[in-house]
Amino acid sequence: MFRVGLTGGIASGKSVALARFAELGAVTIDHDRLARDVVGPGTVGLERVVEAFGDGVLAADGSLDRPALAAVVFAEPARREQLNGIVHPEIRRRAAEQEARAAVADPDVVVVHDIPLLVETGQADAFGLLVVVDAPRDLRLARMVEERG
Ligand SMILES: CC(C)(COP(=O)(O)OP(=O)(O)OC[C@H]1O[C@@H](n2cnc3c(N)ncnc32)[C@H](O)[C@@H]1O)[C@@H](O)C(=O)NCCC(=O)NCCS
Ligand SMILES: Nc1ncnc2c1ncn2[C@@H]1O[C@H](COP(=O)(O)OP(=O)(O)OP(=O)(O)O)[C@@H](O)[C@H]1O
Repeated sequence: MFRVGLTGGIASGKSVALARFAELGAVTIDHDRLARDVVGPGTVGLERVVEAFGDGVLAADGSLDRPALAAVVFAEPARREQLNGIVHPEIRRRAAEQEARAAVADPDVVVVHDIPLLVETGQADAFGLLVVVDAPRDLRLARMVEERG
């Protein structure tokens, strides 16, 4: 197995690059998607987030109110660390599981992990190759305004 870490700034083109790796035959693991899955409805992750941050981070339908949680954790670094402590181990556990399955199916597989905070979370040494997707700041801003308001 050969492990590739893919990272880059917001709206730099990570998802587009990841899809291209998949087309070329790599197994791809999207950690942003895992970050959403681990706090999905009915998960232990969601339960633990509500325990730590209160009912105010739950939407009316019982799902995670992401903007409400973002308002808390992006205002206070200690709270962000607390959230990371809940979700990051579970994200890594699921990623490792997917990777192990891929390696059993094909020992020569190339596995590409898309991790927005790869460097910040100290994972750079874990990969045989790092790919950094980059685009000018103005272009990334324009993409975000166009697509996400
Ligand atoms: C706080 C949450 C619910 C807000 O969700 P929301 O959909 O509003 O924003 P989104 O996830 O798109 O993130 C917005 C921006 O903040 C950055 N960001 C997200 N989480 C973190 C974090 N823990 N530390 C620093 N920056 C972060 C993202 O890279 C992105 O640029 C969400 O970001 C979250 O669950 N974060 C913790 C998990 C995590 O670390 N995810 C990062 C990718 S592995
Ligand atoms: N090389 C490229 N040329 C033109 N447009 C691109 C290119 N790469 C990405 N884009 C466009 O830029 C936007 C953001 O790309 P993408 O979703 O891949 O970024 P991302 O880094 O995964 O974003 P996020 O940080 O939000 O997960 C998309 O509309 C995509 O089509």
